[in-house]
Amino acid sequence: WQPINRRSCATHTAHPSSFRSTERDLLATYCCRRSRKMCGILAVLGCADDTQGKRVRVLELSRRLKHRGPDWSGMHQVGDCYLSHQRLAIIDPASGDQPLYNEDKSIVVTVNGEIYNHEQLRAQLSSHTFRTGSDCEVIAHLYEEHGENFIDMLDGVFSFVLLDTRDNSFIAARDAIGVTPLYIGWGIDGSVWISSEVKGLNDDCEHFEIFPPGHLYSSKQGGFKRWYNPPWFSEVIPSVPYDPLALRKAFEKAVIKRLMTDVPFGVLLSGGLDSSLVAAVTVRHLAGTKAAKRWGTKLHSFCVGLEVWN
Ligand SMILES: NC(=O)C[C@H](N)C(=O)O
Repeated sequence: WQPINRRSCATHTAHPSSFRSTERDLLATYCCRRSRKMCGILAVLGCADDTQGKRVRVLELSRRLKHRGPDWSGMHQVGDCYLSHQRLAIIDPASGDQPLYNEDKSIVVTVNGEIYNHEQLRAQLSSHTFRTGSDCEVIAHLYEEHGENFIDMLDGVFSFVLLDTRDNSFIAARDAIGVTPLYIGWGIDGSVWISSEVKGLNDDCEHFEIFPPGHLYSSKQGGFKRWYNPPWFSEVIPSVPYDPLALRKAFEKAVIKRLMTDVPFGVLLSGGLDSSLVAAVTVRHLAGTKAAKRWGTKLHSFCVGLEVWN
């Protein structure tokens, strides 16, 4: 594992395209400067090339994702497998740098995401020793404990690549509805490339495509498997009747869990209904959160205006 560089958090300017959907507004809630700018991951697996030249190339490609994570750049290489990470620190900024590992470092993982139930999952993994306070470290330990079938235990938004160095196998997965971006490609040498953005792999792959949301890619199984299978998924007509109170409760729950942060945060207001509702729910619930103990109960809000030229 090797740090490439480290610098303190930079201030970002909010971009209007951050305001389109409810999900984006929700993400914007926990840290407006972080909206749509979560970490960047790039993994190159089984490229039959462990030379310094290949390492330099992967680092170069990973740097194309630097705008996604200004706080840290990391890379772990095992033979001809490379896992790199550009970090935007949200949980445990001091020691949650990636890639992350299990106890004996036989399992390596690079993650873009937030795992909202990481504390509950840690409690279930009492025989495991954690190296960091990162919400994403549970992924390495869950794999160690349960093998490939743990993805539906995660409550969060995520894309990750996990390398099991014991047998050189790997898995990659993307969250239920694809909040975090992910692409997969194949090189002519038989290598598999996985990246948060197309620019991380398009120049080096013979073929590439969108990594489907709610799916797991397993090198052992040799393909994709849908991991997100809620009972309603195949329903053509929803069987649950419209219930505004249930909707309100679900919306509030969704906002509250996204207040998980170790860094200052604010709300990006679009002027529309979605972000106003997110702000209203946040104001009501902020006082009871860990974030408030650290950053205070005053909610900061931001909006974007365009100067009109006559
Ligand atoms: N931001 C991320 O995507 C990774 C992790 N949740 C962190 O706080 O570092």
